[in-house]
Amino acid sequence: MPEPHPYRKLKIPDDAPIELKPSPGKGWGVFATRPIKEGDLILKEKAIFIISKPAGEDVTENDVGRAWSSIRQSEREMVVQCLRHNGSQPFVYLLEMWYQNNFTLTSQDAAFVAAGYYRPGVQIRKGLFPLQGRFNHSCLPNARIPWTETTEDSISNFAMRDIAAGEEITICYDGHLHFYTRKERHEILEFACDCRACDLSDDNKLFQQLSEMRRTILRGLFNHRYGKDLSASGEAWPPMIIVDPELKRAAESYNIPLSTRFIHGVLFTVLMEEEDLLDNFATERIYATMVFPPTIFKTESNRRIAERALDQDTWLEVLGVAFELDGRSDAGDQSFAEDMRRGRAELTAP
Ligand SMILES: C[S@@+](CC[C@H](N)C(=O)[O-])C[C@H]1O[C@@H](n2cnc3c(N)ncnc32)[C@H](O)[C@@H]1O
Repeated sequence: MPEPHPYRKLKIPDDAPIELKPSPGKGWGVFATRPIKEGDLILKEKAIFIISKPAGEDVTENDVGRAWSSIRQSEREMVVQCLRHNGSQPFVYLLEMWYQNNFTLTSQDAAFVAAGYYRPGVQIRKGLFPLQGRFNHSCLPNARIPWTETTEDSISNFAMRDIAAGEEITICYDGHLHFYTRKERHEILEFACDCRACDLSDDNKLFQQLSEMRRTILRGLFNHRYGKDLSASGEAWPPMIIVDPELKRAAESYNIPLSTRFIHGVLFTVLMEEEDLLDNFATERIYATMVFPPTIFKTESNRRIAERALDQDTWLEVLGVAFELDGRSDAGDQSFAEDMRRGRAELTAP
């Protein structure tokens, strides 16, 4: 009898509605063993070990070697040595094993982390998670990237939508991928995803082309909002999304009027919804960070428009009312920009 696949030794918690099995063309993957409802917990897992490094410093083979020798022999045999390169070969380097199976535990000020800034001296904690590392990627995932909002050593992932029994459960490997086109995403991922946003077949053409447009606009809105273009990070990245030098300067110094910020926040939400990336978690987050300005508007008439907009039933209707703010200045514009600049001055970009 052939030996069972090493992943069979990975212990799945009894209450987790999942199993591991081969996923054609993707190595192994995680599948639902029963229907899962949007918002339900899929898997909570404790890290096998944690590596803390100052923000911006890479984890090295030595760091992983040290952490590896600190765990019990039984854990090494039962867990870490079971891990495989996409379900096939054992890893040659511990660092490769780490890359395929680590997740970040440190939660940071979401807005600035999204733009790549960190508080100076902050330690970023990452952990090795053999089960969370089994989820395959989709640019239109049905589960959220596992995370924690506490200082504990566990991370959890939740369903973004209802998932049927037998369906593969996927996560998006990096939230920034929402803002890239298919070609750019595949270059970053180093494999070709076959989700609906990537599927070039004739009967999916319209969705795919709209997806490319939506994601490009989302990236522009991101740039406009945080004053930072994601393309600044490397050569392989697409050209700057804002080409007008004056607009670029305005975005970088946060001199974007509150009315425009509000309209952009709502447009961002509409595009995320159209792209099928909006679930309750994302809505809450966007609401708190992007559509928050009703309380920041210092001009009463602007605040009233923003509040009336948010009273609408659908995001598209919210957008319709939000456009009434177009071109209006606000008594809070200047102080908002100053606060943002002060906040950023305290941070570093690794
Ligand atoms: C973290 S592992 C995911 C689990 C892995 N399939 C396994 O068998 O252990 C990441 C690797 O899975 C593969 N993978 C993940 N998502 C994929 C996708 N959508 N299409 C093709 N391969 C994928 C890639 O080889 C990637 O490097």
